[in-house]
Amino acid sequence: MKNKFLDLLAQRYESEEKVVTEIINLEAILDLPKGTEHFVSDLHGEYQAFQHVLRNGSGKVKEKIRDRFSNELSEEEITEFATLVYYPEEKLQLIKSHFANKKEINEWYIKKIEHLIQLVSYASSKYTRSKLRKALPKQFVYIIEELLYKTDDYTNKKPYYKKIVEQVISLDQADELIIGLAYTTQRLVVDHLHVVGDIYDRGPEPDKIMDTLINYHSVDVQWGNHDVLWLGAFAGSKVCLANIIRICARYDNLDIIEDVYGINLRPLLNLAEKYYEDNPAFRPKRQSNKKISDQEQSQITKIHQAIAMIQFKLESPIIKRRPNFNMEKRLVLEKVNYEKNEITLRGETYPLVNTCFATVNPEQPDQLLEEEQQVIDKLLFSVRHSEKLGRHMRFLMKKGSLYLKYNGNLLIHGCIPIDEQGNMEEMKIENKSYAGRELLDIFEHYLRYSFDHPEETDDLATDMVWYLWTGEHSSLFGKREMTTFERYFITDKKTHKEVKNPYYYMRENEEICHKILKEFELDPMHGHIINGHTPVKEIEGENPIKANGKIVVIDGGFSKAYQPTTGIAGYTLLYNSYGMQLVAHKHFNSKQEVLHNGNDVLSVKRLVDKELKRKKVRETNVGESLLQEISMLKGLLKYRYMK
Ligand SMILES: O=P(O)(O)OC[C@H]1O[C@](O)(COP(=O)(O)O)[C@@H](O)[C@@H]1O
Ligand SMILES: [Mn+2]
Repeated sequence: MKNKFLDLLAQRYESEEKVVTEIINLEAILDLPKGTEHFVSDLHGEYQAFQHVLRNGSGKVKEKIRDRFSNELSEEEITEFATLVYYPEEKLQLIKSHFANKKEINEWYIKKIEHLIQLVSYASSKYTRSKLRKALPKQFVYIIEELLYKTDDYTNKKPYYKKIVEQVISLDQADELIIGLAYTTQRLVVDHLHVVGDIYDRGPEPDKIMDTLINYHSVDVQWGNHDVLWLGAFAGSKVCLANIIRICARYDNLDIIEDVYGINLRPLLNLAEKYYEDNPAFRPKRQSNKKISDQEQSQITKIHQAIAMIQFKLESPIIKRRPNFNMEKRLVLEKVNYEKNEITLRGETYPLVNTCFATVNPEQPDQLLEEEQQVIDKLLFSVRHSEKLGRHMRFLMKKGSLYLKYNGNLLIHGCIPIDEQGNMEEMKIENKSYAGRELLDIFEHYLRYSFDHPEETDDLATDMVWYLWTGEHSSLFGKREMTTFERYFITDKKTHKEVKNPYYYMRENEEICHKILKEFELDPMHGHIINGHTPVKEIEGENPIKANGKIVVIDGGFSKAYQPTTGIAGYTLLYNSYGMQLVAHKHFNSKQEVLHNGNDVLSVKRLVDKELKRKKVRETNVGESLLQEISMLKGLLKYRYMK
């Protein structure tokens, strides 16, 4: 077996020289400084704000420009340069429109290309040439390499450099080259991106975020509860599907379902028109930049009610067939007194408002009408046949996981369910109890199984995906119950409260963080927990760095809907060879504002950790696999070439 493997390897490295060269190359990489990791979370469909953070590398682009050019450029010029790197196509047009003639433009081209080459050279100093080559725009690799490697001896080579650039300009390629160099810079500044969950829901353009991630050079995702809801819908869970449509209706985002993913909403609309009226509790949340007509609002309000009622009905049989989910208290439709229009929850009776129970049979409240059944079946069929949704969901599965151990850190969207004593909470699944890491592993197993078996829609695996969205022991939800029904129909706010898992206050305690890191076989001295999911209420003085720096919560809320609560527009984290930096982003208005005023949303940086010694690739995950590769290549050398 081993020899067979080495024979295969020998096909790739067919000479002794090639094996040796590769070993030397890999050894050299091990001693380079570790690449920059960029962490973002809770993007919630806010594509524009996300784009900005990605393009400016959470401030790293500007920092590099400042480091390299502060002697030559004014602060204003640095800002303009940075904006050119973020949005090269648009900024080019804007800058060019200010020049009087071609000659002025050409002079500017020469200067800017020179600056960009110097910037790329500076930003790539910790990479091998081969890695840099991969980051260069394909059509200009030769030219850029000429320019890059001649700049070492710049004064002597100036005429040569000038000649090349003049050629580029006269051949009308300057814009393309500048754009290519700008994107190369963006790519060099961040080596790897982690998305710590919640790409979907609330905001308008999750699909564009997905397309960006699919094209990104290096990325992983830790699924959030909202992502899992979409995965569940695609994996055949009707109740997850009802939820995603309900949330899209609530946030006036049904065009994501209908126009972007091509899912036909007509049958649902027909049902909605037949049974529902206007209802203040179900009107879509207004988005500042979007106008809707009264007719549209009325349709969405009706759809919102229709799908919410389907959702509540679909929850009931799952709760009944899965006693281990311990969700009997969520059998809300059965707790309603339909004559008196009130509900009894935990021994207390509350009046119901804004109800829309036209399709509910009080004798069998969870029974779907034939029409409702048909609607949800058709929706599922449509979802399964959406090419684009399929592509996005498969990518989420491929790059995603419930948690990730990466360079000594633990990345999770929500929580590790624990009790008040700080012990891992147990959940029984098919007669076996799971807790901590084992619980998360079995959750992920079910999610993957469900995804691979979409034809099974009522099995444990599919139900488990919904549990991940809403169950008390779900590491993604992390609350005792979801009070959606109460928030629509009961005015008494105390019924709306969703009690959080003790994790959310216990995580302030360093000992608890150590315990969790150990549970995942990570070194508690050096590791950190990187968390998303709960908006950090900066307004109320909450600190995203907790437990003496052992845990960082980076959900500051990209989500516009949540910004009044958080007082900030998002946190991101950077981890380079010098340590970790937390970056707080102010509210992002628009790309236009950045283009015209250079307004950068960035602000404070707080140091989470400072490496005493610059960290090298050797000490990272990537380093670990390079070391394995080296050892295999050494094996090949011995086996094939008797070295
Ligand atoms: O703000 P909305 O749309 O009412 O949603 C509230 C629901 O979202 C949740 O907070 C989950 O979403 P998050 O992961 O963004 O927190 C539920 O706990 C809650 O019931
Ligand atoms: Mn979340």
